[in-house]
Order: sequence, then C-alpha cells, then structure tokens
Amino acid sequence: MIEAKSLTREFGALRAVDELSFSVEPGTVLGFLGPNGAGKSTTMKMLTGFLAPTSGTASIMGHDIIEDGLAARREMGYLPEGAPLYGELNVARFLHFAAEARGFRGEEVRRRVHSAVDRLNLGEVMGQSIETLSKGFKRRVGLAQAILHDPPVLILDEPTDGLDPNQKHQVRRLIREMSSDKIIIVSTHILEEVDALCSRAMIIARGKLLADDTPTGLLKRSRYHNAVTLVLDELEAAASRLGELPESREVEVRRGRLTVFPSGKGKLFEAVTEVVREAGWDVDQIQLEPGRLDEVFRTVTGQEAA
Ligand SMILES: Nc1ncnc2c1ncn2[C@@H]1O[C@H](COP(=O)(O)OP(=O)(O)OP(=O)(O)O)[C@@H](O)[C@H]1O
Repeated sequence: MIEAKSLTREFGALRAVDELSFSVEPGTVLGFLGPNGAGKSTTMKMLTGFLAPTSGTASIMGHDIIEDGLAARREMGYLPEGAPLYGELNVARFLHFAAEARGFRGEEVRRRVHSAVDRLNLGEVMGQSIETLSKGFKRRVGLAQAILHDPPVLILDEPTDGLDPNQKHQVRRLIREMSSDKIIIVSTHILEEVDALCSRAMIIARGKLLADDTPTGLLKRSRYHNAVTLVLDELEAAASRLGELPESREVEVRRGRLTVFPSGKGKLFEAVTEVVREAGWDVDQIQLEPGRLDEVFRTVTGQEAA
C-alpha cells in the first residue's frame, strides 16, 4: 500500500503541499482533484522521488521514499506532466532504453516494449522522433514507459491531458483494466474523469486535503443530490404547484429548467410525477439528480471554477 505521513513541501514562503496524510490500498484508482496550483503535481513528484519533501514522508509497498528511495521507485511507474524526456529519440529507441533502465535484457526488452506498444496503439509511430509527435501520442508514449515493468503502483499526472475523446476513452479503459490489483493515482481537473475512472477521490486545494471520499459519496454532498429537474413549457405554474408539495423544500428555475429540492419527507420523484400526470403538463425531460460534482468541487474548494 501507499502511506503518506504529513507530506509537506515548501518553495520559499509558499507551502505547496501542507501536511498531507493518507493511505491507499491495492485495487484503488485514486483521483487527485484540485484547481490549478493545488499541489497535485508536487505531491506526485514527492511520492516518485523527483522532489524531496520539506518534512514528512511516505512509504510505497513498505519502502520509505527517503530512506529506501530506490526500492520505492522500483515499485512505481510514473507519468509526469507534459512530454517524455529525450525528444530526439524515436519511440522504439526511447521505450527500449526505458525497458533496459528498468533492468530488462534481450528478448524480455522486446516482449515488454511490444506489449506496451500494443496496449497503447503506438505501432504507427514507432520510427518517429518523440518531439515531432502530437500531444496525444506524446502522452501515450509516456504512459507506455510507465507501464513497461508492470509495477504495482502507477502515478499518472493528468494522463488524459491533450487526448481526443476516443483516446481518452481508450486510456481510461486501460487504467480501469489495470486497476484490479494495483494502486493507481491520477491527477486531474476534469470532473467527469472522477466519475468515469476513480473509485476514490481526494480534493486538494492550496496544498491541503479538503475531502476524501468515493465519487458517490462526493455526489451525496451536493445540494442537487436526489433533487428532481424538469424541462417543460409551463415553468411558472409548475414551480408554484410543485413548491407546495410537502416532499419539496425549495424550487429553483434556471435556464429554462425547474429543479425541486427534497425536504426529506416522503418520495419526491414519485410526488412530482404524480402532479405532472394530474396537471397534464407537456414535459420534455424529467430527471432524478445523482448530484453535481462541479458544485461540490466549488463548495469544497471555495473557488468559482474547476
Ligand atoms: N519548483 C518550483 N518552484 C517554486 N514554486 C513551485 C515549484 N513547483 C511548483 N511550485 C508552486 O507550487 C504550487 C503547487 O504546484 P503544483 O504544480 O503542484 O500544482 P498542481 O495542483 O499540479 O497544478 P496544475 O493543475 O496546474 O498542474 C503552485 O503555486 C506552483 O506555482
């Protein structure tokens, strides 16, 4: 498992990561979620040994990142922010080099590279230098490098950044496939990624851990959790009629939509559909809301935008 204990990093007067403590078990895809500058990349750099903590430490599969850094790094694959190093190398050469640096030799190097190339669909760019690749291919080469040695821990800094929708889907599927027995930490500011990928999410802002929950648990914190939203022509009439229901606490009309919030008494969705049927309104859409992550994110981080 991974265990971080009061992990802290200062840059001069700035405390980029502030006493972060958490533990993660295998079988988890943990999302680091936070606004720009929250400290996500800095935390990942400390876990992977690229940056020394100012104080605190962490252990990776029992190896302390400070006392036993090399053993800790052997257990990890790391996709840093941006492009892989050595832009002048072609993809095949870079991946062979990375496999050799991981200690593989001969046929095993070819087997490892072939398997990673296959999983990330890199066949067509093997002879191309990394610096001439599109952003999406660069990310996927970086990801191939991170999974070459099939490590139990993967630390992936914005793995889907720069990918088109098809590639995003493919990379998320790969991460999910690998997740059953690994610890995978991904950083993102894409909220849909949390829902699509993560079994647990930590919201970080200004270096501090502000929430640590499952995606469903985060959605439950939303004021829209279990609210009912309707799109219909008779907005005003519906707002006043539905606002009187004992099952409703409040109604909100925004951008042509009417949302009814639950009072906690009885079943709101059933009560609303009953009134709609009786009144004979022409309803285009009706939805029981799971909750809205963007609103939870704004509330938790106290900021306006993700
Ligand atoms: N080497 C450095 N020197 C000085 N300040 C730094 C350094 N690296 C990071 N910082 C600062 O530390 C804070 C946290 O940065 P970090 O890159 O960890 O944030 P992040 O959550 O990954 O943001 P983003 O989502 O934009 O990648 C920021 O204010 C950043 O400017």
